[in-house]
Parts: sequence; structure tokens; C-alpha cells
Amino acid sequence: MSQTPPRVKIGIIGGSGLYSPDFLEKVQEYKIYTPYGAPSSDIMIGEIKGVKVAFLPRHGKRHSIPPHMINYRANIWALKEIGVERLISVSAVGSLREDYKPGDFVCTDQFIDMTKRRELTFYDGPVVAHVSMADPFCPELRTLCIASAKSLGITVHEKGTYICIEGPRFSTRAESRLWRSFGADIIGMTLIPEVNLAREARMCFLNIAMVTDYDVWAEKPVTAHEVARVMAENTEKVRRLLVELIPKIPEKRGCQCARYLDEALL
Ligand SMILES: CSC[C@H]1O[C@H](OP(=O)(O)O)[C@H](O)[C@@H]1O
Ligand SMILES: Nc1ncnc2[nH]cnc12
Repeated sequence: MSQTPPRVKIGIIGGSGLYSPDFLEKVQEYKIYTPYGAPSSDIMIGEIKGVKVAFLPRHGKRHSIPPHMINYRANIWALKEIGVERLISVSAVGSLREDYKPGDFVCTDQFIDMTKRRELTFYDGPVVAHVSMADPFCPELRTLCIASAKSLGITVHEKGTYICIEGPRFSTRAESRLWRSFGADIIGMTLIPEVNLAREARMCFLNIAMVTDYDVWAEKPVTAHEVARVMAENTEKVRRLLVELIPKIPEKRGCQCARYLDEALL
């Protein structure tokens, strides 16, 4: 393991089924210390077509960390520490509507937070921050992601509201019907507080959601094994999308993601 990590502007947080950066070249691992403790694993840094990329599996390399126990603050802090400005999070999600089918991708554009007991901010006082979350995802990265998916022939839904539940259990049928009535399109357990913390860290944030199941509003209840199986069948598409997308990301940011914090601090 190397000691001092290089500066890296693009980061990926892998979710269920995406535990290794085997789509990167020249990968090296770095241990990063944070004031919040250890991130989910060592940070792996490699390259795609000459572009440096950091990779971190949020559930750990062997999926040993459940969604409610992930140290989200340590993960975002560690990525910020090595220079990450643009963060791509990959998630397995259930579908809450018929036309978002298992195997489809969703470029998430909104979220609803139903989590209950997570550390939601880097600003616990005395410095107080209320960041705007009206538009939580980077418009530049979303446009590039949608274009890249289309160019590869991957079915991508250009919008989707992700409802984040506390987990680790799946929803009841009544809850699943309720989430649908809220207007949510997809469901998962990990977007919150990753996306909030990334904004507080002045990062651009993109969520690539891969539909693995129809949750439980449809007839058959979802199981963790089903999610893992569908994700395993589709991770190759995720890898191809990342390899297509990342070299297209411009060096300079043209969005306002880095500036939201300026208007948030009291
Ligand atoms: C393995 S089933 C539920 C699990 O899968 C999703 O993980 P991720 O968002 O990291 O891809 C979901 O949020 C749950 O954590
Ligand atoms: N149906 C579902 N509910 C919550 N998280 C999920 N991750 C994948 N499928 C899910």
C-alpha cells in the first residue's frame, strides 16, 4: 500500500454489487484518516484513459457494512481530502413504477428523505449551515451521464425521485404504496446523507441508479438475493457507462455545485 495519495478530482462510490474498481487501470490503495473515523475501506485510485479516479465501496469490499451503519461522513471527508470535486454514486434501487424495469438505469434528479437516525451534516455547531437542496444533483454530470448511456444503447430514465428509507429491512406493502403516493419513482437505503454531505463538501454529485426489482407494491416481495443477482447480471453495463462517461467530464466545472455552501453558512 502506498503512503501519500495523489490529488484526484473524480470519485466513485460503489454500491451493492460494485465493490472493486476492476474497470480502472494502475490501481493503488491508500489509507485515509478522517476526524470521523475510518471510511468504508481504503481508497482505491486508478485511471480511465489517463484520467485519475478514486473508488470507494460504501458497504466495504465484502459488503460487511449495512446502510444504516455506513460512516457517510468519513467517506465524503476522505474523498474530499484527496481532492475529489465530482462524485459519482452508484446505487441498486427498487422500482415504484411499472415502466422503470429491472436492468434499467435512472439518472436520479430528486430525492425524498425518510431516514431516521443518520449523521446528516458536517455542521453540528457552533458553525451552522443550511444548504439548498432544491436541485440536489449536478446538471452537468446528469447531462453527460444521460448522453453516455444513450450512446451505449443502455436504457436510461432521465428523471427519477429516489426515496431513501432507513433500512436495513425492506418496506411493508403499505409503506411501498405510501411511497408511490408520495410521487417517488425508485427506492433505496443509501443516498442520504451521501448527497447532502457532498454538497456541504462543495462537490458535484451524480447518482446512477440501477433498477434491480419492483419493491413490494407489485405482487412478489423483493429479497436481498434478488437484488444481488440482478445487480451481478448488470454490473458490466455500469462499468461500461463509467468508462464512457468519465473521460468526457471537463476539467473545469461550469455548474454552481461548489458555491451552494457560500449561501448556507450563518
Ligand atoms: C442488497 S439489497 C439492499 C441494499 O442495496 C442497495 O444498496 P446500494 O444503494 O449501496 O446499492 C440499498 O440501498 C440497500 O443498501
Ligand atoms: N426494493 C428496495 N428497497 C430498498 N432498497 C433497495 N435496494 C434495491 N432494491 C431495494
